[in-house]
Amino acid sequence: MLLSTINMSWCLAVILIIYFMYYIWCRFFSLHGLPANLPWAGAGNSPLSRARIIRKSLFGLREIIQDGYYKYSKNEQVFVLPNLATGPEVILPMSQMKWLLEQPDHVLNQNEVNSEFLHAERTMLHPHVIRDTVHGHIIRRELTKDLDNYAEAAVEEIQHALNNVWGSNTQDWKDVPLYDTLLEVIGRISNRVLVGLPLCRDKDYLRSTTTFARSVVITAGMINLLPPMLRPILGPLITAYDKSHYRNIAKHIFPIVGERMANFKPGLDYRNPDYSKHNDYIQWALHDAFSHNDPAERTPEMITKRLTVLSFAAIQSSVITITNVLFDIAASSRCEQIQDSLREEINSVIAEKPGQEWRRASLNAMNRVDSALRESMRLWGFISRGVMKKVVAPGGVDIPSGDHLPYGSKVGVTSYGIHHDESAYPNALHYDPFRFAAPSEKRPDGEKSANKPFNLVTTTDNWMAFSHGRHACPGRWFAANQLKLLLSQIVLNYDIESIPERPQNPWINNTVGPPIWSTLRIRRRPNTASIECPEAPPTLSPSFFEKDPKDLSSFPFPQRDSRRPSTFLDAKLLQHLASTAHEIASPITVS
Ligand code: HEM
Repeated sequence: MLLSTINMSWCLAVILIIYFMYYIWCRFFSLHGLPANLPWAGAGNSPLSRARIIRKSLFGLREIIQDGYYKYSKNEQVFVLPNLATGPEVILPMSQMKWLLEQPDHVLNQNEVNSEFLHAERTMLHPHVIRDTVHGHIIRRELTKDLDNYAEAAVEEIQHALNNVWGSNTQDWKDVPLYDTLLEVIGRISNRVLVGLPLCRDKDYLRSTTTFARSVVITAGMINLLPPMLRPILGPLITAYDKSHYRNIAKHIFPIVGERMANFKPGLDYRNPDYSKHNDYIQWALHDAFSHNDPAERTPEMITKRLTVLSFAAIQSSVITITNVLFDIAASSRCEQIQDSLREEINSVIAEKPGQEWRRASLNAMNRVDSALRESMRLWGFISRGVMKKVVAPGGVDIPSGDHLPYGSKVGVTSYGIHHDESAYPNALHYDPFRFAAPSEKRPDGEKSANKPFNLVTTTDNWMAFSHGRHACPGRWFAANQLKLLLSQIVLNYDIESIPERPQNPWINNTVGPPIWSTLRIRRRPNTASIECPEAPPTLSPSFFEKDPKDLSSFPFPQRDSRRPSTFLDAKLLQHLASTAHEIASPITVS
């Protein structure tokens, strides 16, 4: 008996060692079926040199991209970009963008790359959420079409939120943790549109929705690094924190969906005031769910899961962007002039459109505001890949160079190289806020679409912060609107103090985070209206509580996990990321 137990232990140990060696081989030495003739950026020909560069890709991908871009892309050659977390990517020269964008989704699929990067089947709460396009419909239809309908509400929410987090003291400068405070502001604006008042100001709901938005990418990164065999075992532990926040979100959303469902009449327009006074994501999602014959979509659970993931897409990317732009302005040698120039433009546009100050037409006329955002996104786009697709054709695909890529490999272009290329953007490493505000004939990148400055939502071969082609970000109209409103309100109501040096953005694999621990000093401008900010009102409408509690008994509220959410894990991880921020090789400067 003892002998057989020892034998079993030995067998298990041997299996584990073999598996571990296989894992190391896959991560560091395998070519993943890619043609052996393709050069790897930053590496020599030997497997050891390749393994070294793969290790470096975890925190030093920026240098590797630059190496590949100048050595190969600029010479019309294909190269392989290492990626320790999600595997190598084949990078095409920019001249092959047309071919890349033309490939149908059943040959090259962009969505698959996102799902893999986010480990969607484990982190995105439900397989439907990432696989189908309900979000796409809703974002393109309601969220984009109705931008003007909620412009005033968004401005009101911004003013309330800024008052809350930055205060109204016009005498003294205040040191604010930029990322954290803007996370709350963006969380509130997004939720004002997605779920409306009063929930968008509910602290408990906001904490969960913004925490989920912030941590889900970190969670996905950790799962990506695990050996596949351990993912089913450790995956649930790693995602437990995010799921605890989903359950807390559900606690707020389920009853609202219940209340709305009880009054729901399929076919009726939610904008008809006789039927519904709600015009928010929950109502749009209900209509969408009833418009196709899938009962699984009509549950509070599904609607809440979709809302949670949509909030992640909407909140995290926008907060990163506005944090970056404010640091860029603050670190510019022309910090005060930039703010004055933005104010001058905003004031002159809004003076011309009384009653419609914050509508889409007014925002479109604010070229400097638009450009200040676009330029910051060029410098600090938060994912270094511009367009990246997975080969899903079972037989693989031949790329224009004639090389054959097998099923499952990834091919695309990286935006970082072109965004920082002097020949596309003179003085490319400097923040030039009004670079894009010039009319098209003066534009540095030669695009000739119209004799007008670019608009923030326009993607090009040279500007891919929202990606490019038919899978470019569908939320970009909403994001652009939200960011322009927020930047305008910030500069109109606050002064930003100049800083001597811009804090650097940490790279983690191909993701470029904002400087989340850095602070800025701000001061309320004199003679700006201070808005009273009452405590958050109750989450549900009073009428809801007048209902018979039995009406809710059929609701499948998700059960709270008995484990406490792992805030420890989050704090530890963030500390680790902070300690690796210094690994950035040559910092970008801001003029
Ligand atoms: C400044 C803010 C934003 C930036 C920079 C941004 C950027 C991006 C990028 C680069 C992608 C493509 C990822 C890839 O395929 O590699 C993307 C996809 C996506 N974004 Fe955004 N985004 C922003 C705001 C938003 C907002 C506000 C929403 C929703 C309201 C949103 C919803 C989505 C969705 C659903 C996708 C996936 C599209 C698909 O797979 O076809 N984004 N975004």
